[in-house]
Amino acid sequence: MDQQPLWRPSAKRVADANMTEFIQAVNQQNDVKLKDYASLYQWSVAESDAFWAALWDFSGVIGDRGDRIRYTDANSPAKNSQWFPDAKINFAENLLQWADEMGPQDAIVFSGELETPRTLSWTMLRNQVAYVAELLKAQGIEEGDVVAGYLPNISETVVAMLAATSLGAIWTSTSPDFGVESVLDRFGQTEPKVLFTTDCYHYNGKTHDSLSKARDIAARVNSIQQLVVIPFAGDGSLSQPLSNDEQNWRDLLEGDVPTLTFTRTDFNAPLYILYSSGTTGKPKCIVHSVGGTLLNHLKEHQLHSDVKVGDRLFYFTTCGWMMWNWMVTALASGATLVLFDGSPSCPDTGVLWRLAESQKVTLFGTSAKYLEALEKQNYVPGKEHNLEKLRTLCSTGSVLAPEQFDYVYRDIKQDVQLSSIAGGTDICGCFVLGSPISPVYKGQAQVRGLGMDVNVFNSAGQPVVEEKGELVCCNSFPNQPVGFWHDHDGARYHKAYWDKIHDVWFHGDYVELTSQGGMTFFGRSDAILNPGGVRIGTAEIYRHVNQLEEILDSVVIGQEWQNDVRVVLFVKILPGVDLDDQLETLVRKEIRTHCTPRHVPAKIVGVTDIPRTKSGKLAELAVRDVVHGREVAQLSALDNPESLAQYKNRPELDD
Ligand SMILES: CC(=O)CC(=O)O
Repeated sequence: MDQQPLWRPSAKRVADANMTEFIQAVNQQNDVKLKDYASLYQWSVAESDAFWAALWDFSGVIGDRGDRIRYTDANSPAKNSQWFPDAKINFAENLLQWADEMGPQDAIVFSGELETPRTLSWTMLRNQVAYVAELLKAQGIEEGDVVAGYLPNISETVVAMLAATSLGAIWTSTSPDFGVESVLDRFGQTEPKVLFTTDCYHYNGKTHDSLSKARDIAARVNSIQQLVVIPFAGDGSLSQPLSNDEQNWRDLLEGDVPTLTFTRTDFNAPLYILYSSGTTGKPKCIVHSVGGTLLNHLKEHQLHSDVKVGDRLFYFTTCGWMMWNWMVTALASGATLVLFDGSPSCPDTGVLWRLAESQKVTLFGTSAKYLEALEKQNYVPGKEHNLEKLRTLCSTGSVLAPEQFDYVYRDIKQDVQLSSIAGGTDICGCFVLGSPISPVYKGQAQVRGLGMDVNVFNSAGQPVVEEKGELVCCNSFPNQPVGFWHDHDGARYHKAYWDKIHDVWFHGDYVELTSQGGMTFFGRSDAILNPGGVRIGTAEIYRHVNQLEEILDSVVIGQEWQNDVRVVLFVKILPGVDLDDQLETLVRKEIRTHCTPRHVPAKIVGVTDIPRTKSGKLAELAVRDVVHGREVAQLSALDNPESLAQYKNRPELDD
């Protein structure tokens, strides 16, 4: 492992960091002398109650904290702890707390593929929330009701979510590229009362109808009593007329601005329902709490990502991915949201970077896959754009290969905190993140998240360092899910996370804790290849194969073969290049040289498309199922399910 950091924060950066201010506050209020991230992390885990309480004060949570920080029934394990059981808070109230002070300044900037940014000031944002909350009240929405969005990543989506949560209601969303059946799999379970949609959305230069699909959904989910339609065709008019029982969003925003009130709920009351594909059946509906989500995001933004009042935060996401939920909480830190909806390469590769430059983005968030694609196109954002304001670059979604760390520092910006962050839908947040006061080492997420006792367990369930194993979290944390929707005794929820290793959160990532305190990721545990009983993370292979010029993308699986497992690599090749013996030899040589003979694929098979989920994750398990002739779970989560046909009955895999 390369021991030289790729980046070290300057002394000024460390001095100015929120993390430094937090350390000083903790030192003052407690009898400790913390001096760096490592000592802060240790304290935050050893004294996790004191840590979360200090964070509440530091991050400026609005609400009544109550006396108790954590309550655990004497007969219950820590995993059943209730955080802040006496607190009363409201999510929207926290996210709108800067509206008075920031007034005419930008709260949200939206840009689509047509690149004509629209801005919403803090005052306009708060007013729009007030108008929309009135409609929801008129629909009888109150604490605990579900409100849904079938929406692109636009400012109205944030407004609708804030209006719902101002009333203590629960928000759930999918993006409009989901087909009707996929949405029914989700909203059919969570039963929203009101559904927000746009009339259309734009992707890759084309306009797609979403209103017809939304109407179909509203007709088939009995709980939906009101469909609210946001005109999104471009000129403010609707692309189709509405019926009398449908509500035009524009009509809501008229008349005197109503008074906006906030219903404060328990800290552990539900805020969001997110969906995660399981291995069987319909998606899991994971419920996240108001307080846990808010407090943890404040931690991840203010401390780990150094988000400050007036910063401008961009994340390339749809509102069907938890990174949307993560992003919007940045309003609570006084940051402006810079939203984009559409294809990241339409009209050309520069689209997101022009936005970053023109909007003076300070935190740019994206996926590892996007960075890999940029590098393959030899795109050099640092040369093409003025990225002077950019301080933090976040990557998630899949493993950020060590080579991409080099790309970021060489071709995007030398002085940037590169945060490879990981966690996901299950916790609506992260287990590992960045730290503005710590160095970045190649191939490593910088640090484990404060207050979370994140470890790596070997197969004997022992914590290990510099050895591969399973990512686990050994303590309770406020952003643990409240549970699964309709899982009244919590049995499914506990089985999913807490039962594999007794009372320890098992996350399902195959990782290594490094001697620098960072984390290296090798892929998902359930996709591990096991040839001859040797555990190999899939990212170990992608890292080397995807670097080759001839290879555009790849997916690797373990095929059950002659009472063992053999490694099968599917590759998408550059147009005009053949997957001939020479290329196969090159691929194998590359893997053998950098890994071990065990990693070398027994079979290399050409395909023209690699299946991915709608949030860009490789669908390794789906490929494995198809190859073994098994039914594919959660087809509806895939962006390109049709690609799977190419993996079926491949004659190359018969001998
Ligand atoms: C933070 C994450 O882990 C996001 C994801 O990959 O889903």
